[in-house]
Amino acid sequence: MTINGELLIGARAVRGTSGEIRAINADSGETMEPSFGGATLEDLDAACALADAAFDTYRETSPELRATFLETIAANIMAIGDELVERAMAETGLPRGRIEGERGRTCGQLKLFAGVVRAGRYLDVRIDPAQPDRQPAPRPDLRLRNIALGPVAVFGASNFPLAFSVAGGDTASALAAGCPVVAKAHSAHPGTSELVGRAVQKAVADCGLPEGVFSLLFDSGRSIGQGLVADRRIKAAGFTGSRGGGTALMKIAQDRPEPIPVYAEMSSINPVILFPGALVAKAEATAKAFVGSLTLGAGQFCTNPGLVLGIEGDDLDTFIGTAAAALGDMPAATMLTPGIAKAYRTGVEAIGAHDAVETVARGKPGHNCQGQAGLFVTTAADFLAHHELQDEIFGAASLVVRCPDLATIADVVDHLEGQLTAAIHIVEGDYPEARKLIPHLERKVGRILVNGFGTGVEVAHAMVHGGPYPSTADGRSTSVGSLAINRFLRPVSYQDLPDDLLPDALKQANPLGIERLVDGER
Ligand SMILES: NC(=O)C1=CN([C@@H]2O[C@H](COP(=O)(O)OP(=O)(O)OC[C@H]3O[C@@H](n4cnc5c(N)ncnc54)[C@H](OP(=O)(O)O)[C@@H]3O)[C@@H](O)[C@H]2O)C=CC1
Ligand SMILES: O=C(O)CCC(=O)C(=O)O
Repeated sequence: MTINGELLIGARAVRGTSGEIRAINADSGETMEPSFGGATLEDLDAACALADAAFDTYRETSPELRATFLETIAANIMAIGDELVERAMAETGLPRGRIEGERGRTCGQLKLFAGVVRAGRYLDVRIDPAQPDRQPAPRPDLRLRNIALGPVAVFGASNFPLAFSVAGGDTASALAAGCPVVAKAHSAHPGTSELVGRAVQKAVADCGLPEGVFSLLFDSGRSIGQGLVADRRIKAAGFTGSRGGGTALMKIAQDRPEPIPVYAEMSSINPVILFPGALVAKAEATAKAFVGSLTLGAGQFCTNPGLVLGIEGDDLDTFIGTAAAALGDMPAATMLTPGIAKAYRTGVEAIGAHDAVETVARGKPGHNCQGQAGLFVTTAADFLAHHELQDEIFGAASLVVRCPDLATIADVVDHLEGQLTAAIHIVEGDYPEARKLIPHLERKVGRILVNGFGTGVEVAHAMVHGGPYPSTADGRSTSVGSLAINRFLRPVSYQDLPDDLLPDALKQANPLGIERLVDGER
């Protein structure tokens, strides 16, 4: 496949004329060919008009056709072959194993949603048959199903060029729900975006779907991303990135005449809590595993363990000493973009210079596009007094907080902002205290895990990858796993409609053969 630097507007590929975007080789800092033309407001309008025109046909496609479409996207992505892997490696600095794994995850997500569409449970069909003789008043016939929200804007994430980008989780769940997608490529990996975009565009044609089901835009400034969220035809947006970017888009969405949801995944420091029994039993092993998770992908995971809470004493010192030694050996790692590397350096310099913080280890130094890991220590009293110590440093940096006792750990948890994950490290003797802390954690996070770390989110039915603000804009949903489809659905109730007028999912004969809740019974 060729990378031409073109926008994909429905079935067309056109050169954008509003400025240009250049990919940068993450490792060398050199600009790459070709240049990508930025979309104009006319291009944005055309993509949204096509998406809107496609919506009614696409949302009523049969489960089989929609599932086949999702599987065709996966097949088309695989068919690009090594060109996709090499381009993504160059644009992001991420190693081959990671990119190949992410490609597998991306295709796995699409196939998972194909299964969800075929099973039809996401429609949440409920039928309360009429009771004409009910006293004192008859009950009407009520039938409910979920329908697709409308065209969705998807912003690609810098740190997951495949699994959270053009055909990533938000796109897969929106398409599964029946929503056309207008994707805004992340400027850090435009070539990867175009390759994947062409695979989706081809799948639309392969499956005979309306062309407006998918478009891909590049933005040389901010007007296309912002205009997309402001466009009246767009009914929801998915985003992973910075708090500044996410909140700017949330504000635009709220200020519209018709506000829409922006599912923004933003900053999270993912507390790790070391219980006393676990520290006695396995401080060293836990410290080594912690450093592995912290430095994975140069620390550029929103699930990165950026905060560690433990009770001060010899065992916590063993944890800190072992982690410091392991981290000190870590080579510097290429970061996604020079801008992200600079932001990381600034964040690490600020925390290192903080009066209340001690620097206990730095990884090996590297060049300008690389990040040098860092481990820092403070006390609970200082952490509670300085809110800025909660700020996410996007990269391989973490802060250990020495706490006098478990009650203080609970207090620190209570003062945290919303988080994607919390990890507790325990042995059986810690269970009584862990049981007390779990309700505090439930109020703060979307996923609680034991004796592990949050990096590497499983794509599954029971996964929640979300959490209270600011980890996400709205903690009532997930961006990973089959439940993510709910973001792009809304319920409609049909009262006393003749069978002929009902959608197939609600017809008396159940032609789709799906699970339904009838009079409260499955
Ligand atoms: N916690 C997390 O999951 C993540 C956090 N980050 C944080 O974000 C920083 C920057 O990384 P990045 O991934 O580029 O995140 P950004 O938030 O800067 O960008 C994400 C996407 O949103 C667009 N965008 C950003 N701001 C606006 C705006 N005001 N209006 C319209 N569109 C906007 C970007 O466009 P364009 O591509 O054109 O710039 C990009 O497509 C990192 O250093 C890190 O601190 C990043 C990734 C994940
Ligand atoms: O850890 C993962 O697999 C996903 C993390 C994530 O969503 C992110 O870093 O943006």
